[in-house]
Amino acid sequence: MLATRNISRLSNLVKFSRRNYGLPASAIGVGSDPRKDKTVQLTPLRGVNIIHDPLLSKGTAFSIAERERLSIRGLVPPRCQEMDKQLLRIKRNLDALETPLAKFVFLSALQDRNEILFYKLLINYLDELSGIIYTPTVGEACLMSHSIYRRSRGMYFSSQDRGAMSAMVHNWPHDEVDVIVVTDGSRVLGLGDLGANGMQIPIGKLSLYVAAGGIRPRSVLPVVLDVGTNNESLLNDPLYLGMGHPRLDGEDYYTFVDEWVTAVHSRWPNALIQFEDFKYPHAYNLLNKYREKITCFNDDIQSTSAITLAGILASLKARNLSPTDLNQERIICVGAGSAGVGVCEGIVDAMVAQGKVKSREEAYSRIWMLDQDGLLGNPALSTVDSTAAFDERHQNFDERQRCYIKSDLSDRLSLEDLIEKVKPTVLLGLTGVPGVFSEKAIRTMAKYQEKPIVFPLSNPDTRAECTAEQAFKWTEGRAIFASGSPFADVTLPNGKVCKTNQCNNSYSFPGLGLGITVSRARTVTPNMFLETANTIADLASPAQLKEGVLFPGVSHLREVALAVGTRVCEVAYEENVATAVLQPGEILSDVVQNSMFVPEYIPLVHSPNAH
Ligand SMILES: O=C([O-])CC(=O)C(=O)O
Ligand SMILES: [Mg+2]
Repeated sequence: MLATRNISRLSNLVKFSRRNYGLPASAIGVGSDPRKDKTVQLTPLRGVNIIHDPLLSKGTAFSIAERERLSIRGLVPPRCQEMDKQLLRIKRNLDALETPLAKFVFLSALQDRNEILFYKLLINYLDELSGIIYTPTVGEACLMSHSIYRRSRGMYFSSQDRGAMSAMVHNWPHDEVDVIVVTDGSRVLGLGDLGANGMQIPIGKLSLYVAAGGIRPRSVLPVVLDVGTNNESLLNDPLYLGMGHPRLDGEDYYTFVDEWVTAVHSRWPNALIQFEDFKYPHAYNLLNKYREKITCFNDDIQSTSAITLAGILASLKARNLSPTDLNQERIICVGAGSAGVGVCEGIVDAMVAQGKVKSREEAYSRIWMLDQDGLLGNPALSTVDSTAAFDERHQNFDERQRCYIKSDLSDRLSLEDLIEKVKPTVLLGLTGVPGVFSEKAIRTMAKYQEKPIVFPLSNPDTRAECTAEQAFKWTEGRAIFASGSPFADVTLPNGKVCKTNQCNNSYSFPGLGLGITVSRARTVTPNMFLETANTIADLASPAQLKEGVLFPGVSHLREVALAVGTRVCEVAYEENVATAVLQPGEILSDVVQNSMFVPEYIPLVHSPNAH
C-alpha cells in the first residue's frame, strides 16, 4: 500500500481562501444549514424498520434509552457497544478474508447494514480500502456483478421504462439529492461494455464522494441507464440482471437519456449530475448537450483531465522547471477516446490560460495523439497501404480528434517510431490496453529524457499501459511514474526505492462535487477544472517532488477534497454561477469544511411527522 505522506502544505493552501465575499445575508445561506448542527435526528420509523435502514441503523450501538424510545428493546444483543468496538470486529473480519473480491462483498454488505460504520471504517483506512471499493477491485466487481448480487442500491432506468421516468424518480425515498453519478455501462473503466453490471462504478464513486468529499450519504444517488448491452457473454448469461437486447443507439439513445435528464432535473433541480464511463462519442455529445443547461460534468473527460494536468504541472516542478512552462512540453497521448481527448483538451486549455502560446493551434502542436492504429498523422505520407478501412479511419475522426492530426508525420506511425522522432517529455496512456507502453518505447524515451514522465492511466491495474516495475526497470529508476490504479513503490536490484503516484480522478471529483454542492453552482465551468489542477499541483512539498512524489497519498483524499472544494467554491462565486448566498462574515473555507459529513452516531428520536 502507498505510504502516508506529509501534507503540511494543505493548511497553507486553505488559508488563501479565508476571504470574506461580503455577500448579502439570506435565509438560504450555506453556513446556516440546519442539518449541520443537529444534535438529534428525528425519524418516523421504529422497531425493525430502524434496524434494517442502513442510514439509521447503529447495529449494536443503540443506547438503552434509544432502544426504549424506538421500540427496539430486545431486537438487538443486550450489550450496548461503542463504535470503536464495532470497528474492531469489522476490521478483524475483513482482514480474515483472502481475496479482494470477498472484501468487496463484505464491505458492500456493511454499507447495506450501517452506513455510518461503513464510512467511519472507510475514512480510517482510506489508503487500504479505496483499492477495494474503488479501482482496481471495483473493476472485478463489475465483471462479476451479476454473480455477486445481494441487494439493490441506487436506481436503474431501462429501455422498458421509457415514458415512465418522470414518475419513477418519485420512487426514490429522499427529497434531497446533491450528487448523482450515472453510467450507461458502455465503457466501464478500461473493461469495455458491461451493461447494467456497471452499477458498481457509480456506487464506488459516490462512496468516495461521501468519504473524501464529505457529501452526506443520504443525498447521493447512483444510477444506471440500462439501454442494453453489446456484450455477448453477458447477453448469454442466465444470471445477468440487465436488459437482454443490444444497445439502443442514435436517436433512440439520445431520446432515452433526455427523458432521464428531464425527470431527475425536475425532481432535483439542484443536484450535480456526474456522467461516468460513457463511451466516445456519446460522452462528449451528452456533455455538450447539457453542460450549459444543468449542473453536470463528465468525470472521465473533465476530472481525469484535471488530475492529469495536475500531475504534469507537479512533474514540471519535480524537474526544476516552472509549472507555467507547460508549452515547453512535448506530450504523446496514446488513446483517442473520451479520456484521451478530454485530458489533451485540458492541457491545451491550460497552455492557453498560461498565455505562452499564440493560439490554440500552437498548443495542439505540442501534443501527438495515437489511437489503436497509431499516430493521427498525414495519410499522404503513410507508408502503409491505403485501403478502404484506412480512409474510413480518417472519416471517422471528429473535429475534436482532428485538431491533433500532424500533417508533417505519417499517419499510423507506431509509438516507438514516434518517440524516436518527437523525443517526448511526457507519455500518457488512456487506451485500456495493457502493454501498449513497450520496453522499446520506454527505453527510447529514456534515451532522451533525464526524467521521463510516464503515466499509464488506464484502469483497473490489469489494463495499465505498463506496470510500475517495468517503467522503473526500463528507465533505470529515472521515470516519474503515475498510474490510474495504485501500484506499490518499486525497489530496484541496486536498492533504489522508486516512488509511484496514483493519478486518478478520485483526487479531483470529490472536491469538485463538494465545491459545486456548497456553492449550489448553476453550471460547472472550465475554470473549475483548471483551478482544481492548479490546486492539486501545489500540494506536494519540494522534498516530495524531489523523490518523484507528485500528490499527497490516498489517505489524504479528504484534505485534498477540502482544498479543491474551497477553490472550486471560490471560482463559482467569482464567475457568478453560485446560487447559495453566504452570510455576512462567513469565511468560505470554513463554510466548506463545516459542510463536510463526518460519520458519527447522532441520537435518534421517534417523531411520527418527521421525514
Ligand atoms: O474509476 C476510475 O478509477 C477512474 C475512471 O473514472 C475511469 O477509469 O474510468
Ligand atoms: Mg470513469
